[in-house]
Amino acid sequence: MSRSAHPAGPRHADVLPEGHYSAPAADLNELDPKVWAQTVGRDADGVVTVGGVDVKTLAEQHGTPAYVLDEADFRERARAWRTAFGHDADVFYAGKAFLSRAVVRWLHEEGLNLDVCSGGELATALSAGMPADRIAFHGNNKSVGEITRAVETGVGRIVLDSFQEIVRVAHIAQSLGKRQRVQIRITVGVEAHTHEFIATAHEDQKFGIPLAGGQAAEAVRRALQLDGLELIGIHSHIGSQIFDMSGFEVAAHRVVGLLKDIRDEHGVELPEIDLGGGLGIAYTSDDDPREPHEIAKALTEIVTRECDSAKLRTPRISVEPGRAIVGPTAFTLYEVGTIKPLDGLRTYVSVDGGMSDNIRTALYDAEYSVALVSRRSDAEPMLARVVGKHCESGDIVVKDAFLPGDLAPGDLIAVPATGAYCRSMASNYNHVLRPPVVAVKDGESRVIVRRETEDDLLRLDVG
Ligand SMILES: Cc1ncc(COP(=O)(O)O)c(C=O)c1O
Ligand SMILES: N[C@@H](CCCC[NH3+])C(=O)O
Repeated sequence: MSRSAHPAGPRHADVLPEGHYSAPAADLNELDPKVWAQTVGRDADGVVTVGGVDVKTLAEQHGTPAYVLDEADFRERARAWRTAFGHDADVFYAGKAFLSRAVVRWLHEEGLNLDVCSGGELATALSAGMPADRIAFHGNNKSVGEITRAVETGVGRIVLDSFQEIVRVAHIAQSLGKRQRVQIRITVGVEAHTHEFIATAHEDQKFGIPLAGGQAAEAVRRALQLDGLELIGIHSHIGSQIFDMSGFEVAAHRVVGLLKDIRDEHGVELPEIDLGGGLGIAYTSDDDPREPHEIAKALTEIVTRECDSAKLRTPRISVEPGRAIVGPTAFTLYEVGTIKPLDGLRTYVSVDGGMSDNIRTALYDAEYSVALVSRRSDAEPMLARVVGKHCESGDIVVKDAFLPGDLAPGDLIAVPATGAYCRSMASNYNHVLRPPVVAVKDGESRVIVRRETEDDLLRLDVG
C-alpha cells in the first residue's frame, strides 16, 4: 500500500472498502465538463474559476457555503431547449427546480414560459414580470386561495390533477366570470426508470388521474361539460432524472390514444399535449444525459407518428424541464472543516453546510461528485465521504468520492450539478442559515438570493 503525505493516513485508492463508487479519475484536478457548468476551468495557479471569477474571490466576497450559478450557462441551456422545440412548441421551465426573480427575468428574456406549483412560486413569477399567460399552474392540492389568485391573474393554464379539482376550478372561474384554460394531468401507467420517490406515472401515487379504468376519459367528459373551463389539452409527467426515452414514448402513445378517444366520443380535437419534464443530468462522469435537440426530435417524431396513424391533427407540444436547465449550471462551494480518517473505512470530510443545503443524498441516495477547487493537488487520491455539520448521521453530501490525500481544513471544495432541487429544497435544520445564490458572468459576481441571517430566523419567532 502506498502512503500519502497526509499525517492522519487517508484511505488510498488501492485498498478500498465496499461502496458504490468508480475508480478515481487519473487526475483529480480535471473537471469533467459533463458535470461542471460550462465556463468552469482552472487558472494558472490551479484555482477554479467560473464566469471569469475565481472561487477564492467568491468565498471572500460572499462566504461559504454558497451556490454559485453560471448565468451564461443557464441562458444557453434555456435557449437550447427553446431552439430545439422551435415555434410550434412551448418550453415551460419548472420553477420547483430553482426559482428566483433573476431567474424568472432570464427565462422571460430567453423566450421560455414558466411552470409553478404553489402560491409562492406564482408570486415570485409575477413579481419578476413573467406575463401571467405564460405561466402554467400545477399541484395535486392547490388551495382555493391559490386557484382564485391564478384565475384572477389570468394564468395561461391550470393543470387539473383530480376530479374534485375539475369542479373546484370550474366553480371559481365561473364565479369570477371567467373561462379558465386547463389541461388534465393523467397518469399513463408507466414505471419510469428512476428513484421511486420521483417516479410519477405509475398508478399507486398521488399525482394525476389514472388512464386506467376509463378514469381519464371520465375526467375529460366532466371538464367538457363545465362552462368555467376551456379544456385545451392533456398533460403527462412521468418522473424525474430519467435517461431512458422509452417511458416518454409510451406516455406519448397513451396520451395520443386518449386524444383519439376524445375525438371519437366528443368530436373535439384537443389542441395541446404536455409531456412534462424529467430529463436526467450528469451528476457524476458515469451519467450520459441527452441533448435538448435529441429530446425534441424524439418527442416530436413520436407524437407526429402517433397522430398520423390516428388521423389526428398534431397538437402543439409543450415540455417542462427543470433540472435539465438549471441543474448543471451551479455548484455548491464549501469550506473544509474537520477531517476524520476512519481506519479501514474512509475519510470523513466535514463541510460548513450539509443536508440543509442539499437534501438529495439523504432523500434519494443521490450520487454527486466533488473536487478540491482552491488549489491544484497531485497528492494520492483518498476515498472520502463529504458530510455536513448537522446532528444527523445521514447528513451526507457526497457519499463516496475521491479527493486528494493532502486535503486540509480551510481548503475549498465544490460539489457540481447542484443547481436543481438544492436551494429550492433547502431548510433551516439546526437553525443553519440557508446559503446565498451567487450568479457569475463576464468576470463579475452578484448575489441573486442573499444568505439568510440570524435576524431572518428570529423574525419569524414570536414571543
Ligand atoms: C409536473 C412537473 N413538471 C415538471 C417537473 C420538472 O421535472 P425535472 O426537473 O425533472 O425536469 C416536475 C418535477 O418532477 C413536475 O412534477
Ligand atoms: N426533488 C426531486 C425531483 C422531484 C421533482 C418534482 N416533481 C429531486 O431532487 O430529484
